[in-house]
Amino acid sequence: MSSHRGADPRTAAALRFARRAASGPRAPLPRALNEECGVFGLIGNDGPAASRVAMGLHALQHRGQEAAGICTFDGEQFYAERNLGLVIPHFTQAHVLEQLEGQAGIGHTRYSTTGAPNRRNVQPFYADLDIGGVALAHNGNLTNARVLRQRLIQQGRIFHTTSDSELFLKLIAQSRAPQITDRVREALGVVEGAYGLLVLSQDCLIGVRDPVGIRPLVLGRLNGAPVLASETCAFDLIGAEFERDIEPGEMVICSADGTVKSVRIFPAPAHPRPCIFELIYFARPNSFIDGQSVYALRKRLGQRLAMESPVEADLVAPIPDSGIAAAIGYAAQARLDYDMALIRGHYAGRTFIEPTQEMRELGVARKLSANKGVVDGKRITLIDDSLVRGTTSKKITAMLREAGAREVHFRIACPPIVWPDYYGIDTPDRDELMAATHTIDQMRDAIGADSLAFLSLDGIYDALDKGPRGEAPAFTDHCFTGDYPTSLADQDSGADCRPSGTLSYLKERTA
Ligand SMILES: O=P(O)(O)OC[C@H]1O[C@H](OP(=O)(O)OP(=O)(O)O)[C@H](O)[C@@H]1O
Ligand SMILES: NC(=O)CC[C@H](N)C(=O)O
Ligand SMILES: [Mg+2]
Repeated sequence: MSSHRGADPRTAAALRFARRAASGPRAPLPRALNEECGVFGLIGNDGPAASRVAMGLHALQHRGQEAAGICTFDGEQFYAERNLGLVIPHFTQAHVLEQLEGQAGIGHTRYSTTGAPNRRNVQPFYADLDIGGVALAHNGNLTNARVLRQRLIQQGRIFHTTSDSELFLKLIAQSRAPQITDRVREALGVVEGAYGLLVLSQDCLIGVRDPVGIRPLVLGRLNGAPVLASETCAFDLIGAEFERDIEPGEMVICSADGTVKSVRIFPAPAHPRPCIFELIYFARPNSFIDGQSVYALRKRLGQRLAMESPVEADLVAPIPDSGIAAAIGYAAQARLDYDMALIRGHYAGRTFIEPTQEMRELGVARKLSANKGVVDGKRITLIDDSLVRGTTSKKITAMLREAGAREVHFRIACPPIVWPDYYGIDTPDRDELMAATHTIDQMRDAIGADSLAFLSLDGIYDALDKGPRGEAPAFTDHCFTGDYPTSLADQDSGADCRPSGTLSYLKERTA
């Protein structure tokens, strides 16, 4: 897999941007900072797997709220249920769980990055192959999906979905290798991009992480049975014990008797590049990544931010939820009171899935309300984990001023996001990223704040104990730097932007 490191990433990204602008509108990517998908699987469970997979998925709900699915295997047959919407209440209904028989199962909770949020794109994907049934669940995004898809369609292959993840299944199906593990290995030799991938066959449960480890995947045990998940928080909910992170480029083959065999699909990378955004925003604060508490790391980002960008204020307040840990760290470091200037409604989702700017703004208002009793007459330092389009920050500044805030200072616990993501985060195109089109002073004015500052790139590496960033950074931080850790074949080729790569495609209802 080639890397964009070395070439001038900014030039490469700017070229892609210009090419896309010239090639006309692409399928709309309506959201702000999207979550990612979550995957969960177990084999050799001491009872029906489905209810535990459902609980694991529920713990991973913050990674994807559009759809969820479970596929199980009872030793003879596979069973599947896929549904648009949240894991609960659908997957806690007795009649749904009862028909998902068997002691092995995988599940997926989706936030779409390639392919619309419709029914046919809901995972796990399943196919009856010559070697038996195969189900798969993918977190991440492939960067050569369009190119590969066009090639396969020209060869006469049929795609049932418009998702990049179906490519795994197609490639596994067309391999002639007798073993599922070799078929997966062959498929992984062809795809490029980011994946935490689960494959359930009649023989085993396979887990694989992409060559540089962009997306996470962890291994645990439940009464001796192997469990795989995107994040450790899923283990906590079902009472499983964390065993270890799957290594970048590693495949684990888990069997019903509890054995876990490790195979290297790609050589151990000299410099793994896990996505820095897992730590900043995606992961649940009670998860551990690479042995480190996400919550503690976020507090450290806040502390460092306070050292870099202090400001006189009466109190420090988070933008809930993902700004909370950084705000606690900031307040402690600045020796200022920490308080809740904003109250979050419990019935609003994590992010803004509405397709228009007007709806997104309504979304912020629905989710967050000013706490007048705390903010009236105060100078407030607001802490958020990230700023993408600026929708949240604009709306909140106005809300707080209306509630009587005397000054509103914004501090963001990561550097400005100036480059799009192609690995499953799905940040918007550059022209929609506020920091890509405004200077910091222009952003401050657009938000209406009294001051605005971001954590520096060196600061984030130092705070995470991985500094200095240098030539071999410990993370992929392409959103800040344009330094993409893989080739971006689809972007570079200008491949057809329509989701199917064909002249027309089936547009399904999304609810
Ligand atoms: O600048 P913007 O375009 O508004 O996007 C940035 C906001 O989006 C995210 O919050 P989100 O609501 O997705 O999740 P959260 O509730 O976990 O903070 C992030 O935490 C920022 O608050
Ligand atoms: N965010 C993700 O991990 C999405 C997985 C896959 N690319 C999809 O769009 O369904
Ligand atoms: Mg937020």
